[in-house]
Amino acid sequence: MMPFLDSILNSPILFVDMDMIRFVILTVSDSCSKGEKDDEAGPELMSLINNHFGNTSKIEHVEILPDEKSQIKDFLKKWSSHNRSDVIFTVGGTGLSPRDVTPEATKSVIEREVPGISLAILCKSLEITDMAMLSRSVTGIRNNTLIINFPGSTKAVGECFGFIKNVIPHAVALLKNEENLVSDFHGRLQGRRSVSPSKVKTNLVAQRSRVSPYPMVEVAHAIDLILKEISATRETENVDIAESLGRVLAENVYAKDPVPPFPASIKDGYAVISSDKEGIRNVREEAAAGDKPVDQPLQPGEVIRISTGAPLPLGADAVVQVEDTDLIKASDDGSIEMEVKIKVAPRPGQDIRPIGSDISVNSVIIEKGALLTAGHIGVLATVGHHTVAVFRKPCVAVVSTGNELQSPHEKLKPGHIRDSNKLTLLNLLKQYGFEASDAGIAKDNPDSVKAVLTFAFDENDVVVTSGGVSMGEHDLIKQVLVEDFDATILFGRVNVKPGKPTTFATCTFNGRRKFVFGLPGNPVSALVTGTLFVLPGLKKMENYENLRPPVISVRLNKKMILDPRPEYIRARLRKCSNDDILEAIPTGNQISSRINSFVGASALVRLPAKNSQGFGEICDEGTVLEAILIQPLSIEYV
Ligand SMILES: Nc1nc2c(c(=O)[nH]1)N[C@H]1C(S)=C(S)[C@@H](COP(=O)(O)OP(=O)(O)OC[C@H]3O[C@@H](n4cnc5c(N)ncnc54)[C@H](O)[C@@H]3O)O[C@H]1N2
Ligand code: MOO
Ligand SMILES: [Mg+2]
Repeated sequence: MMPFLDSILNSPILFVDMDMIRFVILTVSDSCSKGEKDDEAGPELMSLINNHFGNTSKIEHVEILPDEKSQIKDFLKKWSSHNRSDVIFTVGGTGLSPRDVTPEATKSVIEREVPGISLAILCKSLEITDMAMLSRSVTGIRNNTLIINFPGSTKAVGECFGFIKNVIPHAVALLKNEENLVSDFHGRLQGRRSVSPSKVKTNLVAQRSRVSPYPMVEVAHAIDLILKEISATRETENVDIAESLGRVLAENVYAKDPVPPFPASIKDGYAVISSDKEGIRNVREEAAAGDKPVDQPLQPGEVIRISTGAPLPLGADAVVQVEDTDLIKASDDGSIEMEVKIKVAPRPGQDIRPIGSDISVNSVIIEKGALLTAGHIGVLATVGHHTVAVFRKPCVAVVSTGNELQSPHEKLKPGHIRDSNKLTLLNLLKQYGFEASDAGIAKDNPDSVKAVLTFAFDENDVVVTSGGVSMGEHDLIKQVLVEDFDATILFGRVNVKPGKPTTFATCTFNGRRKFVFGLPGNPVSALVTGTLFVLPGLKKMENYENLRPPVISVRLNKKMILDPRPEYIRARLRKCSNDDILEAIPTGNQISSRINSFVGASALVRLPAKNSQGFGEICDEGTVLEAILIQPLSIEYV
């Protein structure tokens, strides 16, 4: 083995599960997906895998899709996310016909190509047939998954599998390392920096502090510290309006055109001259939406059939809705209106939207700082802005810590648990419009924590960790931040339940300011503190105007025992017809390990601290309290 590979494979942060390779097979074929033809190549590949790898392999999923790029792409993304599989074979769609798009779909999802595998397939196939030149197979990696395109014929699948089967276990072994290590490996491979060992010493447990050195701060003060420390970005970018939902506008937007751009009818009916008043009129022609404005001016005694949204013909100054007319005369075949009676005298301007009546030209239609909603995007589209300047979004990475953690997609080993915090936090951020990247799991040793933080800092402004911030000898986040990154801990304990050891720190890395939210490992604590502290910080960075979560008053429907710390309990919300205030129903046991207390919860209700002003040891049923809305649309009505 090459020395550098040897050193990586023996490094303390390595975590290799060599015992099982998980395969996914995707057959791409229009005719097989419609059931017009049986898929033979996919099942052939399945039996080749089973025969060759036996019980060291598992066929995780098999599917047949048509030659549709978006469907292939979505499939590859799904099965290469969250460690769902190790190898995805696609079969078919690699040729030259216009419908063959598997290589394009693959290229659009992979992060790195592995040209050697495709080249080996090509060279070895050419020894068998010149036709191999016509397969455009691609191989690449997305997350930890190897994606390999095979041609569609059963014979070719057998041959191609034979060419590459021996390198698969090794490729998977490299990819199966946790992401931090994969990055480390590729960093070293590409001659980039490798991470030096941490300065933190862990063999002095007897000398550990028995009292936290970090003062306990109140929640409001902690949020103030975050908002003071994080400055709002000045960096902007232009995005297509179609991609602008949830972005913060970085400039005032002016209307380039008036809306409507022509006087438009509000009703389906007749364009008329209002001074003609009521009476019988000749129906001259039609003006439908999308038609060029009628340029022969309307003459007294004439009307023109008009539809809602159509431009008003020249000479007309009012519209009469069809309900206020009678048909007097039709064409001989009965199909065309010749004469109608206007039954009600129209007012000048009736049922017309004048030019610019909705939006006048050059007016400010959306002000800088607006958080763009569907409505804003409609406005931008209406006035012809294709792109819009928005503030740069913070780049955020989410890291889990703990030797006990495994991906939810792996079989649990003794003493291990599934890493739920990473997905919880990634999706909390996503729910509020912040795309964060998965920066892996750090082991409970300083080198691993340092390596993971280093890679996370490389490409991100903010790193959100969970676990490793309390008093345990394996809780290393604060120490590594201080000793290896010279970080300033702005707070390391908060007077809140759950979430006491929540930590917020800042450091300079490669000349740029970085922020770390060290959230507690308990799953409820991580999600509550992510909501309380991380979201306002990210909003500040992106120039949101409203930084704090929406707070409402609720009535507690059950007596609760108070904790010495103010406590955010999860509750369902119910609107009772005889009460203006929503009722909050706690979702069962509120221990900070019990993430299922979030199931069905729409609010975090703030219970006061025990013996705080006006309270004793108990908060009575019916007490009105503040609550943070976490799922605003989820309220029951009784
Ligand atoms: N001596 C003291 N011990 C503890 C204190 C204290 O003040 N003194 N505080 C307790 C409180 S409160 C909390 S909250 C926790 C926070 O602990 P850490 O942030 O150090 O987290 P860990 O010890 O690493 O893990 C705690 C718990 O959470 C589980 N965990 C961790 N990561 C994940 C994950 N990604 N997915 C699912 N579950 C996770 C982990 O297995 C532990 O069970 O400290 C108390 N201790
Ligand atoms: O602060 Mo901890 O989050 O109570 O379990
Ligand atoms: Mg701990």
